[in-house]
Amino acid sequence: MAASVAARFISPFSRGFSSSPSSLICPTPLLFGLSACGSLSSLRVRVGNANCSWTMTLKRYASRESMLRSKTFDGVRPRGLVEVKQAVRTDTDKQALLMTRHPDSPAGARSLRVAIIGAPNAGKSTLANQLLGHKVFPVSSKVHTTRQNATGVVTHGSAQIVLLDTPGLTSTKRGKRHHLEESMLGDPQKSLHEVDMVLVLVDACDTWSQYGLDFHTMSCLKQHADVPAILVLNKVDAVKPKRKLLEITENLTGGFIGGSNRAGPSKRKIVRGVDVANVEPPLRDRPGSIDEGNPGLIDSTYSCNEAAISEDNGQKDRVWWGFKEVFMISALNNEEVDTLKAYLLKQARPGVWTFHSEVITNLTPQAICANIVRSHLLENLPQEVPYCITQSTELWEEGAGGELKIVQKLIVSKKSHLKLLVGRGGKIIRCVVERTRADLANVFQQEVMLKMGVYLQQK
Ligand SMILES: Nc1nc2c(ncn2[C@@H]2O[C@H](COP(=O)(O)OP(=O)(O)OP(=O)(O)O)[C@@H](O)[C@H]2O)c(=O)[nH]1
Repeated sequence: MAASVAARFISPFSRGFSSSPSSLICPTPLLFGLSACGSLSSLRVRVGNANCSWTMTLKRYASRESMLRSKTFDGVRPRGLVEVKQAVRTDTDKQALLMTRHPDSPAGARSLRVAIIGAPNAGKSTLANQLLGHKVFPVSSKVHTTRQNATGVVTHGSAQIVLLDTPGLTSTKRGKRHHLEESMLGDPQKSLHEVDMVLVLVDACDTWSQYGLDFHTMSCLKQHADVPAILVLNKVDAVKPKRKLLEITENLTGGFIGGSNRAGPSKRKIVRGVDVANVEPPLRDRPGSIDEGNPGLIDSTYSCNEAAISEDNGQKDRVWWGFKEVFMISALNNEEVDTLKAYLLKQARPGVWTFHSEVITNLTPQAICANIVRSHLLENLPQEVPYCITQSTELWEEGAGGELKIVQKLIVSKKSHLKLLVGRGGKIIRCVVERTRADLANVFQQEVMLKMGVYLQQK
């Protein structure tokens, strides 16, 4: 990824850069800010003009050989010591303009639209952020952090992957309990109408998920059986012993991956008293028939498996026979995420891109900020309190020194919630402000001045 970004963006500016970071000369673009990051061996600068801006990390390598050996360049011969990473836009108008720019598809362009679905807290947004290389989607240890579908764009060489991060699949009853908007219940299903592939993310250390797919995931898969599905077991870092992963995979796939039984007789496992590896799915349930585009048949024949598949609280089937591939990853530690990304890039089919290559997400900068605030509220406040806070952006302004000035307004409806939000001596709100500020500075690669006002709603 870094290689292609470097290759694409170095050219317009590289003539002006010398090969040493200490003697940086900038041509037409303006230098917004300069900050040393970490050690003296690397320097991060933000450059841009009225239309665009980039953040560049200039690295000092021990020798030219070590630079060329560096994995960052991925075999591409760099021009100078410049490695470029696109920054997420902070200007709403420019972001809106970018979204309408004509996609700059190269000759031989390929594209793939992928939805990430799964139960709440499975790690969908963590994975989407890792695939993007930017923390633009909200992550927290509480459920229902993501409120609506959001798009991320990965452009690598001639391939573009459009990722749809979706809210966790849930029931209307739970939706009411967590004050969820209607979009949260409908968006995951909606996302499947627009994609070429679906990643079904399963939390491998969740005891319930280990024995089969949940009802909502199954119903999504059944309704969109024509969309190739990939099983992604996440949080494998927390699963011990590791052989348990095979057992979980078999419980979720029935041993059928990509149309063949990969379990083999020695690995047969019993799912709640049923030897799933020993059960052949009915012919019309096999992935081959799905590819032939006969989604309606899946629903009508599914009951054939009833006797063979475990029964849990009235849920008759929890095994999906049609997974094309299985990946085992740790999104948090970025383990095997690159393998998954490489697979997705390979799956991209000839076709023009949907977005201009500079687009990273369809979210506005304010929405990214609101997401980050929300994730820190969820992390720092107990039970239902963070779900009852209304947020709005009061100020969003670029200061004279290039810093981003943001004022967020938080409204609570109960005095008790206000007390918890502020914390003793303002401890909680200070923590939320500081962590949000740090995350925003990281996403926008810019200095951020953040203030939060907390208000009690007048009855
Ligand atoms: N141990 C471990 N934790 C993970 C991993 N991936 C995500 N998490 C954690 O799981 C929690 C939920 O992650 P999210 O990305 O918010 O999950 P989500 O599926 O988007 O959640 P919803 O918005 O509720 O749908 C966070 O605390 C993450 O840090 C992983 O690979 N290993």
